Amino acid sequence: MFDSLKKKLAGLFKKESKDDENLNINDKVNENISNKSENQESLFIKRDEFDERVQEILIESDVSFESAERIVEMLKNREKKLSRKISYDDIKSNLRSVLYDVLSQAKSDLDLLNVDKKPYVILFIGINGTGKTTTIGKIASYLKNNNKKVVIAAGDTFRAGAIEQISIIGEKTGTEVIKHDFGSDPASVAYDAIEHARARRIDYVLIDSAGRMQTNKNLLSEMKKIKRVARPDLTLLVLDGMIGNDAIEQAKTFMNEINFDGVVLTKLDTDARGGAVISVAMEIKKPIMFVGVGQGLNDIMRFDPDWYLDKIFSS
Ligand SMILES: Nc1nc2c(ncn2[C@@H]2O[C@H](COP(=O)(O)OP(=O)(O)OP(=O)(O)O)[C@@H](O)[C@H]2O)c(=O)[nH]1
Repeated sequence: MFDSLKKKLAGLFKKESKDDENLNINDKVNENISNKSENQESLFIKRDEFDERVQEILIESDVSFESAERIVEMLKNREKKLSRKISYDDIKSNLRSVLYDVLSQAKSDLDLLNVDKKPYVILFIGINGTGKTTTIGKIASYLKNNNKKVVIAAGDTFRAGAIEQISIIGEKTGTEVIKHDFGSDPASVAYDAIEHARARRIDYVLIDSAGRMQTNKNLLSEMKKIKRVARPDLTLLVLDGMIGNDAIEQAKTFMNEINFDGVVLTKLDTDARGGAVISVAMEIKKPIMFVGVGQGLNDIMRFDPDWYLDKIFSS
């Protein structure tokens, strides 16, 4: 997972640490450049090149330009605070700390198993193919494994085959699916599912919705209607972790049009370059509630910054 980012970071630290163990960054700041020894001068150049390379690696790994720039600034600020020679190990641990701070902003405290409302209604939105239906299956399975009662609303009445797909997920997870005919009003499916849950003391309603391009105004207004009618306790935007910076653009448009409470970032098990995790954390300012790490029903995790950092910094 995140192999290319991991390799690039490992290469950066490995190569440099062999070339030179320490960087005297504080001397560098305090001294007049013309008085520097040749050695200090070369360290000075190296230090800047190093920052540039960190920024490049982040951008190549799908971190947006702005976020990569901010991370390097944060890195420099941290280094300025150290009043001793800085080694490449210092830089590595500083980079990890900076990324930890950034990713912690996206950590969610919500414990889905301990919510104080019944039924607790979760609406899943996102464009086609990001993994909404699969994620609903995973969350239904997680809740059911924890002895919760769940019903699914087959709110994608737009795509041929979607009702059947969600019904199969219902069978696999042993979850009841409330469905209407193809082409019917998804808001009314959501409404029926919630009424059904109320009548039977069901704990959770998971509402599927039709994948829609963030630019399709008709489908977006249909989505607003589902939200008005269902009044979800939690709206989750499902984003494909493989699509890099497009995910940010999608999220921004959904935020303006519909708003959502958190993100599910899927497909991180694929050869996703991984930077989308950082960009989403820095730019969307909503928690990453879950990450999808495979196609199976158990392949979902709560987002944990240390899990991500261990993956990209492990050797
Ligand atoms: N590898 C991997 N594949 C995933 C993950 N989540 C979803 N998928 C796959 O992505 C594809 C699309 O997933 P769906 O759940 O059908 O996506 P959707 O958003 O419901 O799509 P629409 O119904 O078209 O709106 C399927 O092949 C899933 O198996 C994940 O975390 N990892």
